[in-house]
Amino acid sequence: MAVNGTRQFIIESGGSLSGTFQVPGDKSISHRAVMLGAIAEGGTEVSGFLEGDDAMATLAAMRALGVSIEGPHAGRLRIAGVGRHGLKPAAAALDLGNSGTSMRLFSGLLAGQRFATQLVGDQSLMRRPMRRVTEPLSQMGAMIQTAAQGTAPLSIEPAAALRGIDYSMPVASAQVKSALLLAGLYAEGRTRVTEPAVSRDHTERMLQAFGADVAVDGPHVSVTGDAPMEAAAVSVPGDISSAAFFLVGASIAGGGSITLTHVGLNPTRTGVIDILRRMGARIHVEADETDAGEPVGTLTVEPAALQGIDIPPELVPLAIDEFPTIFIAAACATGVTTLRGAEELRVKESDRIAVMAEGLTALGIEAEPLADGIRIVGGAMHGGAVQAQGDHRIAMAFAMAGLAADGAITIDGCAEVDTSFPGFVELAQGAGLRIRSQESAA
Ligand SMILES: O=C(O)C1=C[C@@H](OP(=O)(O)O)[C@@H](O)[C@H](O)C1
Ligand SMILES: C=C(OP(=O)(O)O)C(=O)O
Repeated sequence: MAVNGTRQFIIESGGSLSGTFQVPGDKSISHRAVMLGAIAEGGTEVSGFLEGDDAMATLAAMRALGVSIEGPHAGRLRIAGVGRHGLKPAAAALDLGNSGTSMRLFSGLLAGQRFATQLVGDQSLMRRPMRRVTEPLSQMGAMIQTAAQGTAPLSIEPAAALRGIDYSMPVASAQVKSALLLAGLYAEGRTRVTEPAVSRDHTERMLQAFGADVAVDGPHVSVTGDAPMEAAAVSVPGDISSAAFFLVGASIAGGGSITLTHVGLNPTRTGVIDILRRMGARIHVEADETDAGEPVGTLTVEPAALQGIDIPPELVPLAIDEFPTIFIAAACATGVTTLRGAEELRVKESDRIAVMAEGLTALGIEAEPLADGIRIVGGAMHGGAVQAQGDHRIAMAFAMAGLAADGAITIDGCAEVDTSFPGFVELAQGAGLRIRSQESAA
């Protein structure tokens, strides 16, 4: 768990959200744009890039691997692609900060290089499980080692040759799938990955846009390194995971209505809309044109009387990062909400089940952590002090709870909000949330 943040949010109770806004660029797509742009042939132009710490860690790592990247300037990047075999050894270990996506995707991309690399991160990232990528990569012939507990630092040594494998993933993880597909670009033969449930498909879509030899057939995705990868323009839509805080905030507020434009609406990411609608949320979706292979649209939300539900397990991977904020909706709903089949939440930036249950309890809500989920009884939310434990999504989820609480909420450990949502406080203030941010005594 990251506890290096000393930033504190204070949210006065009440208020409402209104206005029209655009949230920053999608984090998952931003990582992939830098990685694929770097190993393509030619110059890749990216717009809408997320200038948050996680995507910036990927960008800095690519620069350390010898790739020239101009920007970001107002979300624009120009990447001078070096081709699949053009990366150079980094002078030092690559520090990927708080970003699980960077570490897992780089482990696949770097496993097939002719040089060694070390991958490290912050306190939180150094505790997250990495065998889920290193084991299948080793089956492909990669020379990759974790620390004894299966965590980073990861040491990647040059492998004689990678070979394609046929791998059934035990968990529905887009990070594992993407790591293997990226390694597959360097392997002999075809690399085929089978998912137990649908997870986000940005890697497949972007590989297609860059001309790679990728095939999707139901739960199977496969790739070879045979086709040349050509530079492509990438337009990054707004991050639905960032929009989610406002979907919940506007639903639980006492009035107002909010419109979010140019949000990514890839169907492998919209589980949060389905779950909130099942709870009674009033979310209007207007689809726009697909932009550079990713569906986008406008979302309008107004307050609604929410009801507790049993969250369908098949929606879990489609809303995996949105559960902290969905739990706030559940706390404000009438009745009981139960989530099962979501043990993955225990190995994110924090143990999101334990940390959310503690915070909800501190605000007077009955929240029972389960091994693979949580049971939340909706009720009156009070003011109080909660700990975000350095987890960006937990900090922003509890910030929105201020709209429904009957007293002020103080949240400690909020510094990591910049990993996914730079400008969150300013955007939320502009929409009407009575939030302020200050440095707290460590
Ligand atoms: O591939 C990605 O960009 C991501 C995949 C998800 O992780 P898992 O693949 O581990 O579920 C998600 O939680 C993370 O924020 C981003
Ligand atoms: C889990 C997350 O990201 P990552 O795995 O990239 O750290 C997240 O952003 O909620």
